Amino acid sequence: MTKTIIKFEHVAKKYGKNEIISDLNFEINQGEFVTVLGSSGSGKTTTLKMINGLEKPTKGKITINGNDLNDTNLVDLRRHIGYVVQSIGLFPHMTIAQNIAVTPNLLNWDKEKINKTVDDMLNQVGLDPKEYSGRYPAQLSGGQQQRVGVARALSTNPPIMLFDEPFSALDAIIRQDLQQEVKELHQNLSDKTFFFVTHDINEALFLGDRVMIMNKGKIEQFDTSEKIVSQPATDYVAQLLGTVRQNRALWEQFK
Ligand SMILES: Nc1ncnc2c1ncn2[C@@H]1O[C@H](COP(=O)(O)OP(=O)(O)OP(=O)(O)O)[C@@H](O)[C@H]1O
Repeated sequence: MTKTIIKFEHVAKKYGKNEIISDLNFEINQGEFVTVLGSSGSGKTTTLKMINGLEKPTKGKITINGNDLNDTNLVDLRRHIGYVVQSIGLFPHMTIAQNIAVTPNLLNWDKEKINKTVDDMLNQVGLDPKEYSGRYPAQLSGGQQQRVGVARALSTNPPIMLFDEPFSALDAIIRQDLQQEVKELHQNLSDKTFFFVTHDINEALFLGDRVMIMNKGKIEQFDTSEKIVSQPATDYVAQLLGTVRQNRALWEQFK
């Protein structure tokens, strides 16, 4: 049976007098991989931050796992929502193991459980614990640091994972590897809900069970990649898809 895990009802958000989002409505099911695509400034990050309470809506209701965010302790909430950002945010003076153990330590887990979790999480993201646990972030490549960021976000086994353009600073090949791995990770953790913001249309279409396309604070279309490509709902979506076709035409010229 499908269960709604994230629900936005008539959500509005203003920064000062500037209304970024006027009436946002959507539902996400437990276990879905949702990607969010849209132009710069369309409100993707703001939407993501309203899920973990880093931003508060000006109006409307957000329900996470059946709980109204207004009645939820935000510190508790964030412990149940993993968060991976582009800038990674690893603590430079802590080892990789210590970085992954930050939240488990805050939760006073015993040492043995923490050590096992660190090893498990590193294995999950394809880094050998023997080799990487004792290193510092500066001793890792950008792609490896981003894997550690994912491992850290997974450490408390949160039901929801938020990703805010996690791979956009990485080169194309590493990025493709990580896309594949994150897709497999989601498949292996089948009950976890992923909400993944990206600028990259190919990334969005490849990863998402459903893709949310935003423009100027509104959802233009929220559907499977197949439906979006075959039946773009608005001119904006058609225009976005047009950019991919243009790229394809460019490639053809060089053949
Ligand atoms: N803390 C803030 N204070 C004031 N305005 C903000 C704040 N955060 C975001 N904004 C504005 O809100 C709008 C939406 O920003 P948001 O970061 O949600 O968009 P986005 O779709 O994620 O953009 P990008 O793809 O460029 O990251 C932008 O016009 C931005 O300037």
